[in-house]
Amino acid sequence: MRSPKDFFAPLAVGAPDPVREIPALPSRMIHFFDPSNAKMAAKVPDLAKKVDVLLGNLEDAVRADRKEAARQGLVEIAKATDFGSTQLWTRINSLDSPWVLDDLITLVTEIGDKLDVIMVPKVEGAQDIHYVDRLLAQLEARAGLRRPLLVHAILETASGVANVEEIAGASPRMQGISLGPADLAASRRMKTTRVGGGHPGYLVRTDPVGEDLHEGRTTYQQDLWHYTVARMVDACAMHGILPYYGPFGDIRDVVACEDQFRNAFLLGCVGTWTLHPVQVDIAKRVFSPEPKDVAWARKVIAAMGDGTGAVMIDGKMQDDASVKQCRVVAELADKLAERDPELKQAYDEATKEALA
Ligand SMILES: CC(=O)SCCNC(=O)CCNC(=O)[C@H](O)C(C)(C)COP(=O)(O)OP(=O)(O)OC[C@H]1O[C@@H](n2cnc3c(N)ncnc32)[C@H](O)[C@@H]1OP(=O)(O)O
Ligand SMILES: O=CC(=O)O
Ligand SMILES: [Mg+2]
Repeated sequence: MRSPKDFFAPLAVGAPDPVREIPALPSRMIHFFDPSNAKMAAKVPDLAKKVDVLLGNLEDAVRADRKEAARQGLVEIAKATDFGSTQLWTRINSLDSPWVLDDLITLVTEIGDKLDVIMVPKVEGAQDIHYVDRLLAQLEARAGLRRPLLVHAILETASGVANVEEIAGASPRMQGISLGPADLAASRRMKTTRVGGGHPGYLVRTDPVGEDLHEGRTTYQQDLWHYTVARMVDACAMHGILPYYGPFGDIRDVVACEDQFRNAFLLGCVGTWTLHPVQVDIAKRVFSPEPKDVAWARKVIAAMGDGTGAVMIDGKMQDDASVKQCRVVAELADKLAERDPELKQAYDEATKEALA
């Protein structure tokens, strides 16, 4: 264990200084593509204009015999594409795989200046982040990079969940954590074969009304992922990093996808993965606060002056705590408005109306 005083010291001679604060850049959707898939790769320049984050996936969903093509494809795409202010991330292969060492060596050396974040799958504990942290520092020093790469962990093993707080705080490189419901379900031996989302069998039922145990009893489906997402959000907030929902595998069911994304948004997640172009607009809609909520937040902030005391607005009590809630929404809206002129206009128009 390093001394707390050394937490922000570079882990290799010549490596860039670690960042002291994780930038809260818009990342409503982390859009996955397989860089070895020519059809998907052809869509990258257009997608770069629509999404907040593009992620070249090298791990699961890329066939074993396409791993090297995917790695090389990502290098070529990164060199050839102007991403503008859209972030470029990658998901490397797992730390016990035969590909990960070459993934890291090749990507940091060839396109380390273009990559923002490296997503690490199947993280079990802080030791996995420490391994990647030191290796990245060595590779950054050798490549002469001036900006440190950030690290994102997928929460998708039972021991990862048990250790989520130490993972979140393992390195100043830690940018965020995503829920990985598919691998996590397998690791926990949950009996669902779905990739994220709910399950109709996971429910609670109202009491019996008479002798017949079946008659008149309403059931309510529960969220299989509530506990894990809530725990992940707390761990991330505690360490100043960003939490994300992960994959929603039923591409056709855009309605349930929106529900799952919205649950995550309301619980504190800043974004989600999108696996198919059809999920991009859903993520954008859900992870951008609604204009009426932004207008309300701005109205409360304006009415609360220095942020202390209590006032009544439209029949609702506001005080020091609720103004902080409003600031969360208003600050997110300001960040998104900088990136999205249409959203800015919608937020400003709704605010004008609310303050009139
Ligand atoms: C549990 C986990 O690890 S989740 C993370 C790993 N999984 C992934 O990354 C999956 C990524 N997504 C995909 O592989 C695909 O979207 C699939 C396999 C789910 C569906 O692919 P398809 O059957 O081709 O879907 P569909 O026919 O609807 O695609 C329509 C078009 O969108 C393209 N497309 C599909 N997904 C993507 C994507 N993620 N990015 C860019 N383009 C895409 C297709 O190539 C196709 O292009 P075309 O019109 O030129 O033919
Ligand atoms: O990698 C994601 C998952 O759900 O597993
Ligand atoms: Mg996984």
